Amino acid sequence: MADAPYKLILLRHGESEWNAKNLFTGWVDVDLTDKGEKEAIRGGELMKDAGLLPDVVHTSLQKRAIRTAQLSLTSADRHWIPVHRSWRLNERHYGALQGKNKAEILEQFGEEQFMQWRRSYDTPPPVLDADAEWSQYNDARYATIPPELRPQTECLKDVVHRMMPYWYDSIVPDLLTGRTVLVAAHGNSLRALVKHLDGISDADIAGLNIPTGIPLAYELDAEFKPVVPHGTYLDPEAAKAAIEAVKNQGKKK
Ligand SMILES: O=C(O)[C@@H](CO)OP(=O)(O)O
Repeated sequence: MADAPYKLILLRHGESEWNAKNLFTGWVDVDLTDKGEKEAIRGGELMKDAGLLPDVVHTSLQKRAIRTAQLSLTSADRHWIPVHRSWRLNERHYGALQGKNKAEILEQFGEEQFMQWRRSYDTPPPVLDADAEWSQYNDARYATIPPELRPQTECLKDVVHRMMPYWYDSIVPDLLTGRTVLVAAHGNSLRALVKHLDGISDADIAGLNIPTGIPLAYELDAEFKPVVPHGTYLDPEAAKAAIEAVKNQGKKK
């Protein structure tokens, strides 16, 4: 076992096709835009420049995170490291909001309901039928998830519950061996992880947004608590502007 501090890097995927269109995405498997690919490549350069080179990577089962991991690791010259993937790192399942325009939902349901669905800790959007257009219920990659675990909508609390077993069983063991671990995932699955790491309350997590493509580095002590609370973005200025943009989604069409 290695000694603390353990090194963990969180990376939200680069801009996706549906981020660009301002659509609720969740489990819909959209690709990166050209801008998203560039963000991922830059994310790798930032890791390299900081001397933070991942030894192992964990991703979701979704293309935008998988490709972000590949592009960033290639630009950091770490394309060869072992890869682990799990649905437990997937984006939050957005239920019946998947495929809907954020600005239109805001207009139709009002700010309070919109923010409750989008950022409250424990209010999931309405369920998405298994055979609906934007459903992944019968997607082959999720065939091994038992029906009672396979989501048709999720609030952030649900994401915390399905993500934590993966944290303890797969990511922590890698950290314990002294490896620098990269987790390439999504806005809300990373919010769930940051909530746990930083001990953020159910109320305060509503105000936390994670920008696309900018690595967030954590050093963790022997109890897996952050040495620097909230970690360190490898490009803090860019992160600040991008966090504002995520916060204000819905306000543009
Ligand atoms: O649509 C989504 O899946 C997520 C991330 O893009 O959006 P939000 O930031 O609104 O939770």
